[in-house]
Amino acid sequence: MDNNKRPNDMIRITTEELAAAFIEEQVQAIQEQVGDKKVLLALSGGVDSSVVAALLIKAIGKQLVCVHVNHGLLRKGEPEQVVQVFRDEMDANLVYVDAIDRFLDKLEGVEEPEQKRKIIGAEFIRVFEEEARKLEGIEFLAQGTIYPDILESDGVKAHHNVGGLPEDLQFELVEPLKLLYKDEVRVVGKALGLPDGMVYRQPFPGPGLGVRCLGAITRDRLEAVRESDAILREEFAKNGLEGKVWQYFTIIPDFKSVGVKEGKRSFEWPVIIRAVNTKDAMTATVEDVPFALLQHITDRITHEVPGVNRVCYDLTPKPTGTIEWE
Ligand SMILES: Nc1ncnc2c1ncn2[C@@H]1O[C@H](COP(=O)(O)OP(=O)(O)OP(=O)(O)O)[C@@H](O)[C@H]1O
Repeated sequence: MDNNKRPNDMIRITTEELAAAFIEEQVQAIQEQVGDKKVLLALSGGVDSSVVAALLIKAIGKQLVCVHVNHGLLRKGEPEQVVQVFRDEMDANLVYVDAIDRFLDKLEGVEEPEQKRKIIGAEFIRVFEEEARKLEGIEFLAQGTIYPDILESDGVKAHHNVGGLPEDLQFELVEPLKLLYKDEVRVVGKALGLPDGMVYRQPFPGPGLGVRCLGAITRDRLEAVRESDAILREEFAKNGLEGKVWQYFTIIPDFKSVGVKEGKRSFEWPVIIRAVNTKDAMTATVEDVPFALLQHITDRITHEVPGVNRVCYDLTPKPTGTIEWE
């Protein structure tokens, strides 16, 4: 049997009971596969790797080693949440790597988006590899591969891999979610006790805020992206748009404009707000955010985020614009 193919009679996991049954079955399968060996997992704090982590913690406890890389491009509060949920609450074996300077130094002066993505991906592999080499006796690598990843890669190879690890660091894979769709992963995550903020998290690009700080990333502009994004998320949550709008975030371009602040001329960055809805990410429509809310968010961002004097709303559907700017 092709174990990368979802059986036709597999019931869609939509309830707590179905999730509980799946968890029980997977805990057993993981224990059988792994025995008393150690498993390594790159834990981003995103839905997929978090659910894999919670499942493995339930199955094998401290035989799982999670590595969370803070590359400085995560959203406000995310690295802290990973530490709180997994180390403090679930008592997991968590290695937290502060790699902020490494990533930002490598990215300094790099303007071209594809180049930025490549640097972030390659540096991630390097950091992960270094951590893997420090650990003894690891035989398995857990991954948050889900069924759409398998379908996209035509069943040949899950594209979700921490691909690019050197030959001598090839581990046997543990992929407990590989036959599940995203909505099922969320139901399982909830049943495993993960917080809603993690389970219902909106999609976030691999290179993180790095592709929302347009052009060459600078630390001050990156901080402004992070702060403005946090304000946008807070206001959307308060006003019932969280969970309703598919994806929303802020972008800061690499140019400034003239403004007035406290009676004086200012020369600062604009923040661009993007809020879109889509079914399959191939096309997207712009959310009709109430004007008064946009004005309130503008007021907060221009007053609370240092270095920003202007806010714009991106009215472009996909096509012609893509969802992200880089
Ligand atoms: N900052 C990070 N620290 C540790 N692992 C990471 C980090 N970023 C990405 N990864 C690993 O790379 C995988 C793929 O990352 P990608 O950003 O494409 O995530 P994804 O498909 O949305 O999955 P997830 O929901 O787990 O983030 C993640 O599942 C995780 O294993």
